[in-house]
Amino acid sequence: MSLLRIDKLRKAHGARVLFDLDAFALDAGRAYVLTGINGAGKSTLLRVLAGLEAGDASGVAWQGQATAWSPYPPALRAAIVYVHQHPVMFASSVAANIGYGLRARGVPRAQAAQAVAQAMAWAGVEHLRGSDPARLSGGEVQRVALARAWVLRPSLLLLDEPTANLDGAAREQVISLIPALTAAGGTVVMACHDRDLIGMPGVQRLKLRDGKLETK
Ligand SMILES: Nc1ncnc2c1ncn2[C@@H]1O[C@H](COP(=O)(O)OP(=O)(O)OP(=O)(O)O)[C@@H](O)[C@H]1O
Repeated sequence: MSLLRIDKLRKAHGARVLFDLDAFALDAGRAYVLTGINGAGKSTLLRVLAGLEAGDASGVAWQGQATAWSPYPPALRAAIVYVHQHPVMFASSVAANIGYGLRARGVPRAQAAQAVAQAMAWAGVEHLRGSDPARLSGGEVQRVALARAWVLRPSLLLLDEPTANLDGAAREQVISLIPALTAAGGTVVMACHDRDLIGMPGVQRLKLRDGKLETK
């Protein structure tokens, strides 16, 4: 089933065209890796999809229904979550970080607490419940950020270099969370250079090169 289709998706910085895609399409419940050399525009593409940066489009369909694109539709903002390469942690607590989006959406406190506990178990960060968010390691930050995104049950999760700067067990732990993201029917797009993520079974590969998208 089609999740998102964007015709003539284009982004330019002044005279420099970063990408100009005839059609950009994602299916529901699939994992994609987005590759390309440094500066190819991977992060920008994810940010445009998430409505964090403007981009031009001639026609957009979300779950098969035509939708506006500019201003960025609230339905897409609620369903699409972008996770930054270096996620910012609020100085409160790990649990409060994970529950932040739920509270912003007005989810009742008890229900949110239950969802946060579930997300902490899913991401394997229960032992960090009492930790100072400012003192988490890179791998811990990534897992808390994934839990913070997963708890919102996004239809489309955009991960910007989720394993960059991680190695050893931290990297493996983050990689092991990815298949579980699509198992529940969500779509994931990961911008990355990580060969293990790129080679993961069942993952559709997209390569941004010279402003065009190549599929493999
Ligand atoms: N506001 C801006 N004005 C002009 N150029 C910009 C702006 N923002 C980003 N760029 C340029 O757009 C290009 C694409 O950047 P982007 O971060 O999307 O690339 P990337 O493929 O994610 O790279 P990397 O793999 O290094 O993270 C870069 O050359 C960057 O310098």
